[in-house]
This record gives sequence, structure tokens and C-alpha cells, in this order.
Amino acid sequence: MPLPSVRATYAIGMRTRFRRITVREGMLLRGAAGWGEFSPFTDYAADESASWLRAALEAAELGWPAPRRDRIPVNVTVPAVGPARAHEVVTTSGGCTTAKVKVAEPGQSLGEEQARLEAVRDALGPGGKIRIDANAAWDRETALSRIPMLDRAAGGLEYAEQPCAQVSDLAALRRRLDVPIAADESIRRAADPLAVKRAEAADVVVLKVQPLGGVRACLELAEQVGLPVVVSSALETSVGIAAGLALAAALPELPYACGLATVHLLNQDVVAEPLLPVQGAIAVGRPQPEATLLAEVAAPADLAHSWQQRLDAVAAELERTS
Ligand SMILES: O=C(O)CCC(=O)C1=CC=C[C@@H](O)[C@@H]1C(=O)O
Ligand SMILES: [Mg+2]
Repeated sequence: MPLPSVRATYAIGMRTRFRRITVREGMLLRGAAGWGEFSPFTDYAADESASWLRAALEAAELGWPAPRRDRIPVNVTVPAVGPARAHEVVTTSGGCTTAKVKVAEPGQSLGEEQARLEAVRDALGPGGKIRIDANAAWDRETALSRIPMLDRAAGGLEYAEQPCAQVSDLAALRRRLDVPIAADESIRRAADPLAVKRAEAADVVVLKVQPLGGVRACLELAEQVGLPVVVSSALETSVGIAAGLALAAALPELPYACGLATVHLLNQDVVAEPLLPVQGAIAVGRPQPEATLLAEVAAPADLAHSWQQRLDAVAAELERTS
């Protein structure tokens, strides 16, 4: 498939450092079906980035399957910030009643994580749901001791996302803890995403459209895995978030809030009405980027050039492997 020739490269500052990222970069490509986002993290090589391009080309050239719902309940994402800021992030989230709280941030103590979770519970009230995400940072023993302590600090956890890197560790935790386990990196960065299912290693799977190669690829994977799905973002502009909403809208069932309320982690967006939650849900839609906003977030020439080169390299990789 030839690459769309209408392209915009963006560089947008993050409001709060997240995943050690302070500036989010990527490309937007416009084809016959609309705009698609291609924004693999800068440390990802061409082979890992190929599925991100497949997702962007699906959005730009094909569009997405029909939606089954028009509003997607979402969680507020709480970065590894102090308790006062965590409280504020929740109360200004646009009515989210579920919060996903980052834990296991390098250099932070257990006490800091407990204080963050207590603040989030205070902001949500007793009816809210709290999940944590450790991004594979713990070994099995650390996870076994930390998760119950964080469960107490949170006044109950909905689930713990990717506490350890290994599928075998997730399976062991699932057998030994009351808190449900969600798999994220074990799906999106794994050679064999179905290993989680075979090992009975998770109660929930987190699916992200770009890393997994598009909405259709995710729908197929969801069917094969046969576990409840949480659709989550890869920290995209509203162009990428629209693809996540399309997936969440097309899934046969959607029992959990999705991690798609991340546009406000960015300083700016490319559409006039960013895909943000109202009363805890985002309306399914596909807003178009505005030329003036694309100009405001345009990457400097040298960065735009390196993204063009990256796009060509990833396209060659995609060609070679498909
Ligand atoms: O799931 C959410 O609430 C928001 C998205 C999110 O947390 C992530 C997006 C992209 C990269 C990741 O470090 C992170 C995650 O691990 O889920
Ligand atoms: Mg995660």
C-alpha cells in the first residue's frame, strides 16, 4: 500500500512527565478514509514500529468497523505525582469514576505510592474504582508484598496492571492474590500475545490499537484471548484516540472503563474539540485536525525530517514482513 502523501509531524510537550516522556512526537497521515496517527515511542526500532504503521494505514485508508455504542466510559490516568496533584487530577478529570494510578516509578518509595492512592480514593469517594499500573517493574516477591499493601491504601483495587514482566509471574500472582491481574506489555510487546491466555495469567487484557496493528487486529485478538478487554491509549493526539474509541465501540462487550482519557496529559491537541471525557465518558467520534493547530504543534524541520526517514524505514519493514 503506498503511503499517504499528506503528512504532519508533531512535537507536543507533556503536561506531566509520563513514561519518562516529556515531549510526545509522532506523525499524522491523511488518506482516503481520513487521518491516522503513527507515533511509536522514539526508543522503538523499525520491527516493533511496523504494527503502529499498520494501525495508522488502517485509519487513513480503510476506516473502522461499525460502532455498537456511542459513549465509552473511561478512567482518569494518574501519573506518578504527589498526593495533592493526584487529588486534583481526579477531581478535574471530567467526571471519571475509575482511576488508573501509576506505581513502581523508579526512585519513589512505597509511602509515596500509598499516599497517592489514599488521595485518589479521597477524591473518588467510596464508590469509585482504582486500578494500578506497575509497567512490569516488580519481581514476583515484590509484587506479592506490594499489591496487598497498595490494595489497602486504595481501599480496594479493581485490578493490578502488569505487575511483573513474565507471564509465569503474572500467573503465579493471580493464583496467590485476591486482586485481579491485567496484562498489558505481555500482550502488546510479546511475540506471542496468546501465551497469557494459555497460562491463565490474567483476568483482563489491555489492548492498544497502534502497538497491536489496528482496530481489526485488536478485535481478532480479543476474540482469540476471550478475556474482558480494556482499551487504552498510547498517549496519542485525538487522531490516535479516535482509533481507540472505534475499537472500544466495536467490541461485543465492554465491562470496564477504558484508558483513553489521555489527551489532557498533552499540552496541546490537533483538533478543535479534543476527545476528552464528559461525565466520565468520551463520545465516539473522529474529529478532523485543524490546519492552524497542526501548524502550532509542527515539529522543527530536523525532527520532521527524521520522522520522514523513520516512516520510510518502518514502511520497508512492513513491506518485508507482510
Ligand atoms: O491506560 C491509561 O489510563 C492511559 C494510557 C497508559 O497508561 C499508557 C499509555 C502508553 C504507555 C504506557 O506506559 C501506559 C500503560 O502502560 O498503560
Ligand atoms: Mg500499562
